[in-house]
Amino acid sequence: MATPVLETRDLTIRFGGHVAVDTVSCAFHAGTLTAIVGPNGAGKTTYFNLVSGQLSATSGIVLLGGADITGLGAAGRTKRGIGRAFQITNLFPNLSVVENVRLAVQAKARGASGLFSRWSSHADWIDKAEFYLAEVNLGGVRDTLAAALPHGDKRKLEVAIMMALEPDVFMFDEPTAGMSVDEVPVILDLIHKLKARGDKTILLVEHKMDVVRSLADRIVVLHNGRLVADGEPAEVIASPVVQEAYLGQAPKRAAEASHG
Ligand SMILES: Nc1ncnc2c1ncn2[C@@H]1O[C@H](COP(=O)(O)OP(=O)(O)OP(=O)(O)O)[C@@H](O)[C@H]1O
Repeated sequence: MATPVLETRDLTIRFGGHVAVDTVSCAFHAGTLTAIVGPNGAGKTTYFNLVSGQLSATSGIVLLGGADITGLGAAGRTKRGIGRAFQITNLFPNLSVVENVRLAVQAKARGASGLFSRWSSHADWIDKAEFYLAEVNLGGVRDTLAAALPHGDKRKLEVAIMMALEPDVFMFDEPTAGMSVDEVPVILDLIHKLKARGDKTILLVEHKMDVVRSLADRIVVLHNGRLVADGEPAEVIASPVVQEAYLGQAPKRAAEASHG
């Protein structure tokens, strides 16, 4: 089988006596969308932080394209192709929406070959930025200051910035949380489109099981920091370990939760 785009081996982090992510070994391949699910406090966001470099592992390794990137920080991992939509924290609030994306386009161009940088101009960067804004349906607010956007639009802007960096790995942490009902389809369509390209590796932390069902090729379940199930969505959702460990409730209530 081809080398996984991303892999963690025995990835572990302790906070004092608490093991938040516990020897998680998992491989992710191009063209797949893996949903990472589990109850509150299961370790999903901490696992994301370990993969994207926001946190350093206590033990275990992270491999990108077979290369050990465990020693790299978040910026180094971004440069290597791990993209993560942060919850608003990395927007420049006093720059316009289009300028926020333009900076990401430019950063990507600078990281590319010298030849590409030489031929790129401010106008090219703006054109590209506008393309990504259109993808998330924010073209109409291109000149608005990022700080003035409503919450849902800020989250869409984060996604446009991530796309402008053209990563190989896209990490979405509850991408539709806090969005209004009419905004949700824009993000879900976009994730569908990314997936349909077939060359990206997508990781999604998501509580809404209808979203998971509609997008995921595979579900990984974390519980108390450990990987307790991994497989095809229908199989994983139906498995007793998930009904009990993940949903932590009787099967009838579990079925109800899976619709919410
Ligand atoms: N910086 C930290 N210091 C101490 N404990 C932490 C820290 N970060 C996370 N934890 C603990 O690690 C565990 C896993 O937290 P994490 O946020 O990863 O869970 P989660 O599965 O993402 O939950 P949720 O679905 O509620 O977002 C929790 O018990 C949490 O309190």
